[in-house]
Amino acid sequence: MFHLAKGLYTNWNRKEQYSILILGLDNAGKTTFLETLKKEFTNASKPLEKITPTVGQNVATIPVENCNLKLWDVGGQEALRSLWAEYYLQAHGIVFVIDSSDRSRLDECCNALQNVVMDDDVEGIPVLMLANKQDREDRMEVQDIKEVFNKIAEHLGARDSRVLPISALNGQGVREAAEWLIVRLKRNKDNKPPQYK
Ligand SMILES: Nc1nc2c(ncn2[C@@H]2O[C@H](COP(=O)(O)OP(=O)(O)OP(=O)(O)O)[C@@H](O)[C@H]2O)c(=O)[nH]1
Ligand SMILES: [Mg+2]
Repeated sequence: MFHLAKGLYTNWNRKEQYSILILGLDNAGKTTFLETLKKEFTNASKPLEKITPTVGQNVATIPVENCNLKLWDVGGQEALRSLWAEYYLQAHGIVFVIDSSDRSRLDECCNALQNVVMDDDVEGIPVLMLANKQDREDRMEVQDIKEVFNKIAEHLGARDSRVLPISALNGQGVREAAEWLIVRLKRNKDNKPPQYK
């Protein structure tokens, strides 16, 4: 009884922490999204013009509402994609970033997402697809992107998924993306419990 009460007290005093894996092709804007999210919720972030292609990983823990999101941003270059699977089991949610201006790599992008969502290790966790670079004039229409990516999402079965338009560069839609995630992570809490930190 004492241990139960102590456990409840300890958890009550700690914040729920969810791990989020940020995936997508190289140049999609994953690291820019991470830095903009940091700026939105903590005011501490790296200047966006200093971001270079990610070879290892970037990790940040950000307070959002009454939780912490621990975000893992990994490199999207083809040679690095085989490393993504090593993060799947610990992830409570996936953010998949799409470059809305890159028509020539749309198929490659779909294949990469398909490989992720078909993996048993990510079964049941929410997937948020971000149609990034909405500030660019040469962007594809959000509706067209939704049609393509929702087709893949149809295979996700009972899990939550959504395509949201954002600009990681100017911050448009970034807060809404984090808020969408928090709701779904909490909804999936029984299936994938958070850590308490
Ligand atoms: N116009 C515009 N450019 C963006 C946006 N987001 C990212 N970029 C640019 O896209 C390029 C790649 O951004 P990164 O954040 O490094 O992309 P990444 O997905 O982390 O790439 P890897 O680390 O190689 O996997 C940079 O020149 C960014 O400034 C956006 O919303 N709008
Ligand atoms: Mg990067």
